[in-house]
Amino acid sequence: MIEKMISESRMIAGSEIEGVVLKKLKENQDYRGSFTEVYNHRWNLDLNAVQWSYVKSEANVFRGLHFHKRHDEYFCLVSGHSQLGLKDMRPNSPTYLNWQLYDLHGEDLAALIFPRGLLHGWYFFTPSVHLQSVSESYVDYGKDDNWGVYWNDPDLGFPWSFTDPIISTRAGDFPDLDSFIQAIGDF
Ligand SMILES: Cc1cn([C@H]2C[C@H](O)[C@@H](COP(=O)(O)OP(=O)(O)O[C@H]3O[C@H](C)C(=O)[C@H](O)[C@H]3O)O2)c(=O)[nH]c1=O
Repeated sequence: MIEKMISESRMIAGSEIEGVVLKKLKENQDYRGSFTEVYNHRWNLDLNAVQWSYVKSEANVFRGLHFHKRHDEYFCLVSGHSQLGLKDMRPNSPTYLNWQLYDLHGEDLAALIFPRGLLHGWYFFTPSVHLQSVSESYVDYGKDDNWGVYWNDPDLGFPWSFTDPIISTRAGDFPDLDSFIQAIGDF
């Protein structure tokens, strides 16, 4: 019998970042389809999820790089193919300035949970859908804790696999890494 090859969701480059968890999700398949738990408080994830969002992205879209001082996040690619980058910007973290790159596939469901204080951004190779959750509602953080860095500043160190993504107007105006570090000060 030829096994269907699936592309694995995994970290493909970078080094450790304290507090980041990639949790593979169990897809319970049967003759009707499948059932997958995407979040459960019994998993003891470091995330007090107060808002969930359903996000659709066209191919070649990049969302980010974003940064928040006050809230933790959850990302789960439900369908499609995504490349996700994280960078530790917490001056007191033992993994300060470390970065990670993940290759995520909707056919290998996984939840990435990451703490406040990390630059984060996600690129979509194909039309994709993801779930995201935050520990502070957008209506609260959107006004004063929604920072960003321009996605391809070489000082970030990300070996992105794309060159000319579709980004928001706001993301197009994000500062470089040095200006961002000056702007956020100590936290
Ligand atoms: C984030 C958010 C956005 N929106 C509205 C606001 C805009 O009309 C539209 C797109 O928002 P935005 O361009 O901010 O979406 P992304 O570029 O994916 O960024 C968002 O998701 C990444 C991960 C971030 O970390 C950002 O903080 C967050 O803004 O959805 C809402 O209505 N609720 C929300 O929670």
